[in-house]
Amino acid sequence: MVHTAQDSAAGPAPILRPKLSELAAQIAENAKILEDYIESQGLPYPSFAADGPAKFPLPPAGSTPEVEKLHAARIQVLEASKSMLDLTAGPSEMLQWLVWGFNDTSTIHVIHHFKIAQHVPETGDISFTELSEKINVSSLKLRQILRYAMTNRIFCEPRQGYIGHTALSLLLRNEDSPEWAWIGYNTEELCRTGPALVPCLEKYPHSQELNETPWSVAHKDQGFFEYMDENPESAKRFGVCMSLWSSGDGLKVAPLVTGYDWGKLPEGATVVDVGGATGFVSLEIAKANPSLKFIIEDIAPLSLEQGKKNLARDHPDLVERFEFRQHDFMTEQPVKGADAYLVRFILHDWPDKYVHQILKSLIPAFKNGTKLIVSDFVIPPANVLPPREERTVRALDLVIFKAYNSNEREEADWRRLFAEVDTRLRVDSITRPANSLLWVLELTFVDE
Ligand SMILES: C[S@@+](CC[C@H](N)C(=O)[O-])C[C@H]1O[C@@H](n2cnc3c(N)ncnc32)[C@H](O)[C@@H]1O
Repeated sequence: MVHTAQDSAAGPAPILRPKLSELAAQIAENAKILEDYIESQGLPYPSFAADGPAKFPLPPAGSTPEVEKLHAARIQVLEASKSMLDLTAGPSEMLQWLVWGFNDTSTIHVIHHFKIAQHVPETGDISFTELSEKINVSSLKLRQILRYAMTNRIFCEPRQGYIGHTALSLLLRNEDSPEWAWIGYNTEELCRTGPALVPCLEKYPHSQELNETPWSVAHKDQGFFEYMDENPESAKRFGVCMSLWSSGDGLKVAPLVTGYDWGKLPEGATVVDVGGATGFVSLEIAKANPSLKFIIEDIAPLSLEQGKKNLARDHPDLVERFEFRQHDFMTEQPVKGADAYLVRFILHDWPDKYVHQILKSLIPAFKNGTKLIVSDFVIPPANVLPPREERTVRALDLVIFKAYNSNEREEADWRRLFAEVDTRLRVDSITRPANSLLWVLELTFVDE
């Protein structure tokens, strides 16, 4: 199904006066649905204990209507429980705990940094004293830090003075996992942007520069990309984090292959994939559209080399239809007069000033009828998404501001940007392919 941004424009007002008894009833009803399913299927019952499942035991979303209902029930329980918790705490107590959120992050940071989970035996326990000797941190301090972490269900104290695993702390043992990279990147690098937010806003209240961000304030004036260039280990870890994020269904290439009518391009048309990395996106489009040709452009020679090699090895029959060129998309587009220019998952990383530059650099290459296909996030205004999705979207939006001075864009933001770049850019459609987080914005260059 294809939704337009307008479809979702009029959302419900936030529920500011939920009733405790109604929330409790919702929780009870949906919890029963979940419990019945788990028990009827003989699945491991969710628990915090070390032998508990790492994820809530439901099949992946989207497979059957029954599974969809189960996922909806889970969301209901999560959302109603959060409302119940917040309402019962009351505003004053809620605020006191909210501002202490840094205690949660910093204790996980210690556990990650000192590899504490690796020193706690997988089964059984270890005393604070022995652990203290192993990692050279005072036993008293360890006790303070870990007993706080235990309130988040990370480790437990099965007998006084001894630490054992829970399902959460066990997840902190595997250094090869994407979760390990995610926690390292967030606790050691990204979380520093928290205390840097106010100084950054004081110093650069209106900046759109990459080295005037909360990230740069926290990292010796280095912009995000500059920092990653100079710290290859961090860049590698960030890459693993991104793979965790991009391996999710919502960022797969398939929805762009089927969600845009590539058949409307002329027979034998050329598509320029701007910032196309290895060309993995174009490859999938090429497989489904045998007449199209592709030029993959990227600033990173290693990605282009890798893409070329992969293509020759895995799809020798497609080599003829592909070209790889190094190009900086901030500078004038060298491939003139192609039929379509694809800009996928690029622009959301850049503040408006640079989106202008990227798009304006394309204009001299356009002819009348050229298609500009942008695939990116289109976020809704407030009060459209269910609360949990809303929080995810707002968190990502905040993070890209902190790292890149960028922002996720609503449909109106995109339309304004395109109009500012060139009035000859006509927006034909803004659609969201099914099962995709990325939308497809189709534009035509009209120069008659
Ligand atoms: C988030 S990735 C997107 C890759 C791909 N388009 C996709 O859909 O997943 C951003 C890409 O932009 C490239 N890039 C960053 N700055 C660039 C620049 N100035 N010129 C060209 N490519 C650039 C990066 O090397 C990377 O491959």
